[in-house]
Amino acid sequence: METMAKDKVEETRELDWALLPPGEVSQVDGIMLEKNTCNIWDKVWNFQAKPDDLVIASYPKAGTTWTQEIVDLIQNDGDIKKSRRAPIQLRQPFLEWVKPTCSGIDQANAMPSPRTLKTHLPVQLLPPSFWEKNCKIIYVARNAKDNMVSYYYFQRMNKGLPDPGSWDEYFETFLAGKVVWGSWYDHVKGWWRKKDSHPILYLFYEEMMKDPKREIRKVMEFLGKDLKEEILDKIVYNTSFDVMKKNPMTNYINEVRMNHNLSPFMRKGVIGDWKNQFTETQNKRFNEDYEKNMADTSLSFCMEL
Ligand SMILES: Nc1ncnc2c1ncn2[C@@H]1O[C@H](COP(=O)(O)O)[C@@H](OP(=O)(O)O)[C@H]1O
Ligand SMILES: CCc1ccc(OS(=O)(=O)O)cc1
Repeated sequence: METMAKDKVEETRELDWALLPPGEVSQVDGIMLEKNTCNIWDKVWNFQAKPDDLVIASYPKAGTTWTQEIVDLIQNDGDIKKSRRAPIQLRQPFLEWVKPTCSGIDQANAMPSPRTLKTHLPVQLLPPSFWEKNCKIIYVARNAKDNMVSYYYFQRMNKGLPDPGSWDEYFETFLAGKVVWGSWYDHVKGWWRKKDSHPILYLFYEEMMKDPKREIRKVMEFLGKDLKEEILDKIVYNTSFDVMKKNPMTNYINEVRMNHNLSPFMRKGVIGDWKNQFTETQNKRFNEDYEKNMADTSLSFCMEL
């Protein structure tokens, strides 16, 4: 009886999701953003940062939630109960995200300091008060191929964003930078340049995969904390893919716009999944485009193990 009721709820959720229109987009200074964000752009741009605000910035699907959970656990000295106090989007407001009932900006304004805020904005669109107040920023980047595949599946399951179309169509859309939050190239390169003149800890998803403890220690030092080895080990364990996948507070489970049956929020969490998605022709085309666009930066990425 209970199972039947559960199935019915699931069926209703699926139907509700199918009836939702895909997300609408517009532009701010040539960058595609959700229309709801563009509608309140003045409010986003004029957001008043405080000196002890911490920003977690990234291109979407680069390992943001992973970094957010690491930061939250470090701030709470590895206390799991404290980190499970609320869904990640309530603990760390998503600055430019607008929902019918609230916005990241309102959430942040109502929050006591010290605040940790998440954003996917490209560096030139970060509200100027963060630079004026010299806020610490953690940026996480992921290799473009895996990032593209992850974003494709996310756009399929998230009706807050435009329908990505077929994989072949999306491949071109992504390379052209015609996705929400703009071109991957401009994003990772822009934030990379900025770290020379501002306190930015620039992390790589692949390095976090290879040696999570080393990268977590970097974050801890950047935040000015000093945690015992055993606490660091506890954080490594609790921010592993398998543990985070089972954590209801890191999976956006109650977001009506997300259909986790189509693709779960924590999907695979590996390096090199692009090999299961790219055709040989696409890989060749990608490599040519990549070489051209990355010629003017010292940034380099690991694309496979
Ligand atoms: N603890 C963890 N370890 C490794 N990958 C993780 C992770 N938590 C999330 N991810 C992966 O990070 C991506 C989501 O990033 P974001 O939080 O920026 O949206 C997803 O990638 P995949 O879609 O390749 O699985 C997700 O599985
Ligand atoms: C539009 C809703 C949305 C977009 C991006 C999100 O973040 S993440 O890339 O998965 O970190 C979350 C929700």
